[in-house]
Amino acid sequence: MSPHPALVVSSLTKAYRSRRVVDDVSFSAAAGEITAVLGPNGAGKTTTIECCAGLRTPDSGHIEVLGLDRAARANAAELRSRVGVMVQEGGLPQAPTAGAVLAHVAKLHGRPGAHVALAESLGLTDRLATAVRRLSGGERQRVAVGCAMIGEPDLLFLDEPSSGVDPHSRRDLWQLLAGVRDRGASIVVTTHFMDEAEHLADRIVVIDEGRIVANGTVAELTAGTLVTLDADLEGDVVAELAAAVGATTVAGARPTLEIAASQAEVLHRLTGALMERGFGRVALEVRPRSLENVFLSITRTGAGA
Ligand SMILES: Nc1ncnc2c1ncn2[C@@H]1O[C@H](COP(=O)(O)OP(=O)(O)OP(=O)(O)O)[C@@H](O)[C@H]1O
Repeated sequence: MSPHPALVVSSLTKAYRSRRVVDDVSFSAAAGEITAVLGPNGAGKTTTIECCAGLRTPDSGHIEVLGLDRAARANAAELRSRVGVMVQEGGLPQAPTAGAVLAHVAKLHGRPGAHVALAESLGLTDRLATAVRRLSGGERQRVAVGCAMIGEPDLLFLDEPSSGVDPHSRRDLWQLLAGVRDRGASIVVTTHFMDEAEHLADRIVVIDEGRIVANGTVAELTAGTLVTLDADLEGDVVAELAAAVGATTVAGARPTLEIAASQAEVLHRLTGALMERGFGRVALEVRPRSLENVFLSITRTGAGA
């Protein structure tokens, strides 16, 4: 295993014209791990990933990839051979067949013929003779993932690899990516699927409006409890209750509180507060926070809710 982190991003900034879309972003991705980068549309994920992959030039900041300075020309050739990249929507040529594209990229990496087994694991064997432009959206995505990983890179950047991919193929993709990690490679992947991040990622980085708003393991980020009160309570009563137990309220059909504490601690606090206010008969539904709950509460309009 490499002694270096796969990726270290320090104070990365990038603006388009005068609009700063990546603003002082710092995070790292450990070697041999899958790091998921999450964020709402337009948050700056693609811009960040493309700066790290060498496809865009940052305005300021420092990026180290596999222990090498990304900006140093002397490292460009080594990084090209050791880093695989899938840009958003694949970036594939449209006229050649899927098989020709994969075979070409395999040859470029000195691995002629490697595409046959890879196409099999991507469920593409019977699509190899089809022109890329005639493939379905999900099939094209899988060809693009195949092109990024066929050189057996030490670090793989994947920008929304499962967008448009059906649930069966998505699970096959997860298995494939877990296999890439198991052979010691590192993956930095963006996704809008919270279940994908929960299932795959060792670490999660959340970007919102160009800034990092969360960074941790799934367990760290989802620590906490949601409680739904099965009662028709007035908004100000719920708000007062939330303040009394140190919770925030969550929008929904029924009054729901989010509390950064264990289920036992939450029940202890809440039952006391309910009894004191004469709501001793209210039924409670208690569950752990999901990554989606966390994402919604820390990004955009949810921030600080
Ligand atoms: N080449 C460009 N010129 C001008 N603005 C750009 C350019 N590329 C991206 N942007 C803008 O920068 C912001 C961040 O875009 P980016 O693609 O990095 O976001 P994202 O988090 O990947 O979004 P999505 O989830 O929708 O793919 C967006 O508002 C986008 O419109």
